Amino acid sequence: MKIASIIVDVPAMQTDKTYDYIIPAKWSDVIVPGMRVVVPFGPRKVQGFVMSLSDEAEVERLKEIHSILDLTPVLNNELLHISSWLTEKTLCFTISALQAMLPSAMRAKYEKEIRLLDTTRQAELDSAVQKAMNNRSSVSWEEVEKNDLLHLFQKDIKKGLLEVVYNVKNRTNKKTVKQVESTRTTRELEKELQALPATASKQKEVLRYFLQNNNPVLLKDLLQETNTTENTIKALIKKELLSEKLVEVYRDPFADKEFQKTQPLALTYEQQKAIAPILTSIEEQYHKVFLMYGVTGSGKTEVYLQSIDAVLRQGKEAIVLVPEISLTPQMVNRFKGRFGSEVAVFHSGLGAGEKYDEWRKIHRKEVRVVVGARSAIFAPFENLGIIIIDEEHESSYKQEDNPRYHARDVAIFRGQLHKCPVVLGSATPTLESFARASKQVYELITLKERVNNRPLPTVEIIDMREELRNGNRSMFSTALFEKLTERLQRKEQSVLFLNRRGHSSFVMCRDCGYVANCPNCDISLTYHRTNHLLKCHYCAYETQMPTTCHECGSEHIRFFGTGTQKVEEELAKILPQARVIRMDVDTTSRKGAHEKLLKEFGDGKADILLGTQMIAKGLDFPNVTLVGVLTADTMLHLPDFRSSEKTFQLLTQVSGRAGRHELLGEVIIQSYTPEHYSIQLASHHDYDGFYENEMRIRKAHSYPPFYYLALITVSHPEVTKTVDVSDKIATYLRKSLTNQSIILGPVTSPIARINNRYRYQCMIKYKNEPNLYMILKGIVDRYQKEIAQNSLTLSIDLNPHIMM
Ligand SMILES: Nc1ncnc2c1ncn2[C@@H]1O[C@H](COP(=O)(O)OP(=O)(O)OP(=O)(O)O)[C@@H](O)[C@H]1O
Ligand SMILES: [Zn+2]
Ligand SMILES: [Zn+2]
Repeated sequence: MKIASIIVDVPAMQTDKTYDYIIPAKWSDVIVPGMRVVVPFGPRKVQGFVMSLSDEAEVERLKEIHSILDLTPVLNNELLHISSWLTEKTLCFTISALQAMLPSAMRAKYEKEIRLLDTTRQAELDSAVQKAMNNRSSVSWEEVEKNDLLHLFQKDIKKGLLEVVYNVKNRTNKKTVKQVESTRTTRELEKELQALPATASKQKEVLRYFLQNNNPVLLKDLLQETNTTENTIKALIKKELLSEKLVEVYRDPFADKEFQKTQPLALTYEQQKAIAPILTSIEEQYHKVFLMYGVTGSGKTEVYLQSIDAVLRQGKEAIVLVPEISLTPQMVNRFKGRFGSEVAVFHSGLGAGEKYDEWRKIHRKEVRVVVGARSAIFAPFENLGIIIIDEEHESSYKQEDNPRYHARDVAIFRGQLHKCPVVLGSATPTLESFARASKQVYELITLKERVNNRPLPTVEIIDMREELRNGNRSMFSTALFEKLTERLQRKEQSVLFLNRRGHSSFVMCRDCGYVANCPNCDISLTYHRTNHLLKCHYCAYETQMPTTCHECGSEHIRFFGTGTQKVEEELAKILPQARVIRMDVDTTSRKGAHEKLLKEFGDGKADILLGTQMIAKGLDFPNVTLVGVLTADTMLHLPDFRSSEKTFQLLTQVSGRAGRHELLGEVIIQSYTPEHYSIQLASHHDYDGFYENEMRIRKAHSYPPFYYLALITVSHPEVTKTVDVSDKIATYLRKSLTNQSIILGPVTSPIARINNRYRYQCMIKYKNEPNLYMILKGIVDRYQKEIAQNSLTLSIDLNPHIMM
């Protein structure tokens, strides 16, 4: 008897293990690990993943697999292996890890219905049930539930008249189009052409088309080429000269765009030096992590492209991760331009169906390069030759739901399995990565110069306190206004950047730039509207919201933040002649809007591109000579120990958008704290200086990369219960962990209540805790009953990136 071990789709602690099922004889040759099946589980039928097969079972009375959902495995052995690893490393349920690797369209939805078992016994049904069925052979569970008839139906189910069926529907339908094919030989077609009467000129034209062109052809193209209607084609189909069928098409969102084929560029000296060790590891097939630290515009992408080329020539495959917001058509063009139809693209702008199509291209081995956001790291390739992570510092590589994985860790794990290089690229590497490179754990590759030695833009910092003192209450400094005017006159373009993250949560003095910080933690205090307090979310320090500034006594102390819309309005007032494109969540929520706006700007249809985070990355427009940062400070005061690092990264990236081509670039950074080191050092393009300074601070406050972090968030509808559980957890941690570890809290989370659930957190700072996973799992285990009842939630994030 063949047995399958299955992980069922019931995400709970108790069910987070494999269950054995008998494989019915008819499928004994069909079912393999990595396939999805439907199995009976308690009273229900649920979806599950086949993890492994065996020939016998220890348990006696096993149930049979109910049905199969796939005919080929959707996850290969490597991905199954990664799922176990993810489960262990992120403390998620195996089922969550498995689901995360599939495109969302394949996470099938269940639909329950109640069905008549035997149509000849309809009359035996309870009369109310008969009426509800209304001569149908099945009725949806919802309908029965809504009409409060479940108990009546249940009786008939017991009698064996009805059954409950779980329809696991795949809602993504493959998209098809009509294709027309000639069924005759050339000679026959010629004969038919002669035989047609002169009046059938359109039909003749279609036949001539088939004599001259490739067979088959898409109906849509045929109609256009021959300028005919569908009726003409139908007539020929009727005469059996042509046949028509539906073929599956991929919903390639970039399909109707032209890709200019590009050739490899002659590499600069620096690029040659950069690519050499990568090519060696490709050739000699060993794993290594490279940190490619290259200033903006230093030609990192060309190095990626030529490395991929070497991988493809070996017959292997490549994954390129790009942050979601950098996945612009420009970016995609560079890969498609070089590798054409070998490239599949994954990003969240695609509909579920489109993503599914891209995924299936990989699965069917029709492509060998994937360019995509975080989840593309799970591309089901089997012969990987390289994994590239562009902009490795981006926090979007960390998933904030279960499984809380970091794509970089998965990349390195896969790189080890495939014995291939992993390249991390950035102009502003994370401190973690740069520290590893300094210790030779990663190999550091440096690109110091922009291609063709174009200079980095000059950066001027404007002190907005000074502006205020001089009577300028506008959000534009005099210098920025003048430079914008200059660009308008010279018909050059400008980019204006407004940082929206961290909006109005911190309090700042508009006269002197003072921001209230926690005396213990070196992060800014968060303002709490309800009780008018400033609080530290790491150590629970709190203080009254000041009415005057501690530094200068000014009364201009308040929250901070401006919206893009407000900036746009003000621009219209001060520069009425300027054509402005605004890009933020509001103007880009529609599908394709993002691309459209960027294209308009690229085509010179606007003078100023105004936007949030989404315009900071990857844009490469030759005519942009001015970049203005309206408020450099907003992110600086987030309750997050990475806020300086993020500010430095962002300012460097934004500045990198100016003067990338022939024209020289200029950058204006407006700030209320211009003396802050992350602003000063960004303005001097001084990564090394920033690294040193920031490392000192991280060391002093025991943050990464000197310590690892784990964040435990407890939430419950009752505040007393939340406090009680988090207290117990903190006590338990203090007792169980080594005394080298630091346990902070419990304290209220920065977002203290979500959906009427109170939130508390504990943070663990540790260097080496061999039993940490076990201890944390033990905590979840301890509370599993309350968790299962949905009252309590415990979320554990090993390596948290969002501290809320
Ligand atoms: N060897 C080369 N010869 C000529 N031009 C090159 C070469 N390498 C790159 N370029 C061009 O230089 C420009 C900048 O390169 P690229 O965008 O790859 O830099 P990058 O390091 O990825 O920048 P960023 O980090 O700012 O995105 C591009 O227009 C690219 O086509
Ligand atoms: Zn002040
Ligand atoms: Zn504190």
